[in-house]
This record gives sequence, structure tokens and C-alpha cells, in this order.
Amino acid sequence: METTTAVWAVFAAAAAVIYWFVWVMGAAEVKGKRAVDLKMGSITSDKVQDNYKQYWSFFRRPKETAGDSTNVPAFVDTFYNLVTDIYEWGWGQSFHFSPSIPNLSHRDATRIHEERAADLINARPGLKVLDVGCGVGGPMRAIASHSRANITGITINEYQVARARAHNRKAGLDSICDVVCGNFLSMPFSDASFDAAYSIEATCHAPKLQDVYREIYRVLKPGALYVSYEWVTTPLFRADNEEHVEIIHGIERGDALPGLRSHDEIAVIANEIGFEVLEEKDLAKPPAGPWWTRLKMGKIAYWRNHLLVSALTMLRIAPKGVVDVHEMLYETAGHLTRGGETGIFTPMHMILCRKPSTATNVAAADE
Ligand SMILES: C=C(CC[C@@H](C)[C@H]1CC[C@H]2C3=CC[C@H]4[C@H](C)[C@@H](O)CC[C@]4(C)[C@H]3CC[C@]12C)C(C)C
Ligand SMILES: C[S@@+](CC[C@H](N)C(=O)[O-])C[C@H]1O[C@@H](n2cnc3c(N)ncnc32)[C@H](O)[C@@H]1O
Repeated sequence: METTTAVWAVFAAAAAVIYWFVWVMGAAEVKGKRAVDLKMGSITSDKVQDNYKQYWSFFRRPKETAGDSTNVPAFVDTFYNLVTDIYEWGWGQSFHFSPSIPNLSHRDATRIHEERAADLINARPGLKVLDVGCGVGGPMRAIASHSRANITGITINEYQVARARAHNRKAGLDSICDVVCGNFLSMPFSDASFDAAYSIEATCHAPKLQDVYREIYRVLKPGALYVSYEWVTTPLFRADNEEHVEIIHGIERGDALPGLRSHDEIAVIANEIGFEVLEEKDLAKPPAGPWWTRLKMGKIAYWRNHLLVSALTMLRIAPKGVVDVHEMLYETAGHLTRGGETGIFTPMHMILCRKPSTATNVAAADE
């Protein structure tokens, strides 16, 4: 072989490897981002590392200020600036777990878990439904396609609003799906303005569940249904077991949680606000397939992703700090997996509630 031909062959092979590594392997898990498009929400690239440090400082706050929850929405917003693109790239547009179903893809299992929420609140054409903590709108689009209900989502993170709106347009669902930026602890909606509501793995970010349930109760019409998939510790959790405590702390640190609640607090709080509790169930319990296997099976993929984000950072395609955030998520995946395997944690404690038909618009806990 001539030298020039050999050089060209080496170049072509290298180009093919880079293409495969970045565009094929680095493509979004389901449908969303490519690794080369990793930004960090609305943070400018030079501020990513500072924001990452700021995120961690929340967990190092002095004991005297630990009870002060006023800064939680800002801390959660910073978290989603840091992780939204990595989530979309490595997981898809639905930022939640679902029970695995034999012979079904993650994508289908995710859709089924979302449609279940829609069916529980009897979502149907013409109904005005609220999505509390909507992320980039994966569940919203699945539920809108399934039910043809009109859905309004709310998220604290401006960058997610832009992503969700772009996805809604692309899916041709923008006539029935909209997203607003706001705090679910004080929502920019009038009293009794929604026919139904759901929240999927989002209210765990509220420092006090009462505050978000009270707001949801306020904006729902009397008789309206509300379903939530809550992150909680299960009856198997033991506060005097060091490993259990470490797993739960690990989940809190890596997922911007001010403090995980126990399974038995949820219905008590819903009742306290004035909701009638119609059903409560841990959707992770058998016969449901394990929700954590999707995290566990990806060990090799994590290493590939780690190499990819490191290479993209070195080439200055991805901002400095992405590697740290990715490392944090990798560790979190370990804690979540242990939480699932030990059975001490579930991300799908389902509670179905109704605002009484006779309700005046004052939440019981306010009276
Ligand atoms: C409900 C919440 C988020 C739940 C999940 C969507 C995310 C929790 C942990 C995330 C991930 C962990 C490991 C990442 C991996 C290292 C990377 O290479 C690709 C993305 C991950 C798989 C990432 C994806 C999203 C999660 C599974 C919380 C915040 C309340
Ligand atoms: C894990 S994501 C789940 C998103 C979506 N439900 C899904 O399943 O894809 C949690 C969402 O809750 C939102 N959130 C957290 N705290 C919030 C707050 N105080 N006000 C509004 N949204 C909030 C986040 O911005 C994010 O969109």
C-alpha cells in the first residue's frame, strides 16, 4: 500500500471512531440531546464550576440555618441548570423512574407509568390539567397524546421551560401543552382554575410537603382529582442502621432534596390539607419489575459517558464542571440502586386524592 493511501486509511478509521464515539454512542438515550450539545442550563460556561460549588454549599450550611427553607427553590433551580442536559442526554425527556416490564423497552415502560397517572385522574379531552414540576415535559407530552387533555406545566427552572416548549412544538402538541416558569410553593394561577393535577417525582423537592399540597389544593376545582408519585423511605428503612442512613443521605445530596419523607407522612399531610385520600400504594412493590435495573445495567455506559464528557471538556466543547456534575450523578446512581435493592426507598409511592366537591377555597390547614 502506498504511504498516502495508508495515511488516508488511518484518517478515515480515526474519523469513523470519533463519529461512532461522539454521535452514535454519545447520542441521547431516548430522544433529546447529543453529548456535543451539553450546556449547563442558563449558566454561562465560565460559571458552571462556581454553581456546582454553590450547590454543594447547601449541604454544608451551618446547623442554625438548616431549618430555613426559603433558599430551597433557588438551590433546586441551580441543580437543574447543572443536570438538565445530562439527564436529557443520558436518560431521555422524562426525568423519573418506572417499574421495568419484561420484553418492553425503557421508553415504553416510562410511557405506561405516565399514562397510569393520566388514567388515575381520568384525564380526557377538554380537561384542564396541571403538571406540578414538569421538567422538560416528557410526561406532559405522553399524557397529552394519550388523553388529549390540555396540560399546563410549571417548573422553577427557566432553561427547562425553553426546552419543554421546543419539544412541545416539535411534537405538534403546543396547542394543548404549555409550560410556565414559577415556584410550585406559590403558583401564578387563580383559585379553582384546574380540573385535575399530577406530579411525578417532583414534590420531593419541597421542604414542606404541606406547602405544595396546599397550593395544588387551592388551584384545583372542587371535586378535582390529584395524583402524585412521591419519593419516600419505605417501612424497611431503619434510622439506626448506618448503611440505610448513608444511602438516604447519598440520595438527598445527589438529587437536590431538602430531606426525604417517610411513606407514612404522605396521606397524613394530604388529609391535613383537606384532600380525601382515595388510594395510596407503592408502585414499586412486586409484581412490579425493579425500577433501579435501568441504572444498574448501565455501568459500562457510565464509563463511556465519563470518557466522553472528559474528552469534550478537554476540547472545550463542554464547559468546565461537567465532569464534576457527571461524577456526582454517577455516585447518586449508586445510592439510588442501593436504595432500590435494599427496598428502603421508593420513587413511586402513589397517592390519589380528591378535593371535596363541597370544598370552599380554603385549605383545611389554613383555617
Ligand atoms: C426525580 C429525580 C431524577 C431521577 C432520575 C431521572 C435521575 C436520578 C439520577 C440520574 C442519573 C444518574 C447517573 C447518570 C449517568 C452517570 C450519566 O452518564 C447519564 C445520566 C444518568 C443516568 C442520570 C440520568 C437521570 C437520573 C437517573 C430527582 C432529581 C428528584
Ligand atoms: C425530577 S424532575 C421531574 C420532572 C417531570 N415531572 C418528569 O417526570 O419528567 C423535578 C421537577 O420539579 C421541578 N421543581 C422542583 N422544585 C420546584 C419548585 N419549587 N417550583 C416549581 N418546580 C419545581 C424541577 O424544576 C423539575 O422540573
